[in-house]
Amino acid sequence: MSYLYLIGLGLSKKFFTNKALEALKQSDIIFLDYYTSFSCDLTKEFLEKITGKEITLASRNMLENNSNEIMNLLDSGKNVAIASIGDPIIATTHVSIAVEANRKGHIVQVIPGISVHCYIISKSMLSSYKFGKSVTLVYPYDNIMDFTPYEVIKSNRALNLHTIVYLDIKDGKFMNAIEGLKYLIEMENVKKENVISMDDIAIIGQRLGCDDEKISAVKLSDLENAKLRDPPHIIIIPSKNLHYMEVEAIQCLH
Ligand SMILES: C[S@@+](CC[C@H](N)C(=O)[O-])C[C@H]1O[C@@H](n2cnc3c(N)ncnc32)[C@H](O)[C@@H]1O
Repeated sequence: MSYLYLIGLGLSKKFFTNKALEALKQSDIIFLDYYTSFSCDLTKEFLEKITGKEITLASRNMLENNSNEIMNLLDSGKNVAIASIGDPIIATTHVSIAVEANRKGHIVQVIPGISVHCYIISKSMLSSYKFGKSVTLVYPYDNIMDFTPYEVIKSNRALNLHTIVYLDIKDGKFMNAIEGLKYLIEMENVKKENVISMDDIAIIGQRLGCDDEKISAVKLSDLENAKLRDPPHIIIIPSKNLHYMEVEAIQCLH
């Protein structure tokens, strides 16, 4: 019987917890999931320095389609960690590996980390009770656009709820918020269901958790003039009718 740790590293060194360090130190083998998110300073090298252990970068294929290697390590008595930027379960899921390990009699421990999901809700100062389903906006595949984000925003807005939009990471390229918002405007132009309007405000979180983080409220009609920092970025499409306190809170963003 071995331990499988799913460890959340937080968004940056400042948000890396003692509990995460303890679990990394208890692990014989450490995989770093480097494809579902990105941090400005939580790198393989940093983790190797603080743990004194070798860290293996794990690809999507290895974690999602080929868990045999991890199961073999657990079966041979090794404690294994899968470390993720942010939280290991929120908007990143290694649950199938956890379920498989548990079924085989290993002990699964989840170490929560500060997620971009919680971070942007907190920093936006919008009411946490008013967030609906979140969604990932992906790059078109073979020139075909995936309209799921448009549909999710539509359902959330019908209930006067806010939507968190995660942006795609493809072959090491991070979609930025301007590209993302332009895709949403393109979807509106195709669907014409009055879900997105050029008068809408989007909240953009940039490099959250890093020293140069920025949170801005941008009107879609002003998108061309928006100056953003480097990715990673995340977007909130607020509900259509904001509470007056939310309106004032948005004015405090910087
Ligand atoms: C699929 S989510 C993974 C979230 C991660 N499991 C967590 O709990 O933080 C990754 C996406 O969140 C956004 N994101 C992640 N870190 C961010 C950051 N520090 N600042 C802004 N956006 C970020 C980006 O859109 C990125 O593509």
